[in-house]
Amino acid sequence: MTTALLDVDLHVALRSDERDFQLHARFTTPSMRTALLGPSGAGKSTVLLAVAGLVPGAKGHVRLGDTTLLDTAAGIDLPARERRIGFVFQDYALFPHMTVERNILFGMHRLGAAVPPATMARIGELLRQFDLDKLARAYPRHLSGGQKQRVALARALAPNPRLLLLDEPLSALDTTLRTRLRAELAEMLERVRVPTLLVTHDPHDVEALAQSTIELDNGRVVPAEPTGA
Ligand SMILES: Nc1ncnc2c1ncn2[C@@H]1O[C@H](COP(=O)(O)OP(=O)(O)OP(=O)(O)O)[C@@H](O)[C@H]1O
Repeated sequence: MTTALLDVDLHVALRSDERDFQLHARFTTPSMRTALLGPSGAGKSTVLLAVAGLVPGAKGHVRLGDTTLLDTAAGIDLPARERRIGFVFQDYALFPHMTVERNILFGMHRLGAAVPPATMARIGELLRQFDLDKLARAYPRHLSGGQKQRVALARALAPNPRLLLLDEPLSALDTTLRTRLRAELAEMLERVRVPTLLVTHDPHDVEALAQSTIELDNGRVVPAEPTGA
């Protein structure tokens, strides 16, 4: 039997004036890198946000290996900050008024306090690892799409997360850059070895970045086709 690295059973109800969306996503994955697929509005981003602890009222459970992040039946609901999850948003969501270095520092350190040498050393290591050392003092508006992607990844990985969530990490890029950065991202994910759940629409991303897939449609997981006879 394969052990589930990630075990998710999430119930989320989203209501606005015009819409009522019910997510009931149940899946497990043994893979280090899993892609979440499905049409627009299927609930993919909602799954990532709920796994990260960013959807108030989400019910069910989220387990990562032996660690329970959410188990509403058992009264466990770790706040987002305690889940130790790195999140790369679709548009990267870098802080425009902070330098590259400050953006990466953000998740590791309380603003205003003196930065301990070990933290500065970790930032230096990430800047080198992501080939950003020459851009440490640059602001996001001066970065290319690929550089922004690397800053977003470095920021997500800085606090040594136990899980990395990537919401369409290549969709903000043009086709040429996307092809190059897909290969770079695949190589980086292989190197950092953090379990990863990524949302994408692109079969090329699945092929290059994921070892297994989960398909969502209208808030539900589509049962996998049986393999072999
Ligand atoms: N705050 C909200 N209130 C009501 N409905 C919402 C809210 N947020 C999202 N939704 C709805 O939930 C559904 C799932 O949205 P979600 O962003 O998770 O889909 P998605 O699969 O990531 O789509 P896309 O590929 O277009 O990004 C959509 O129908 C959306 O309109």
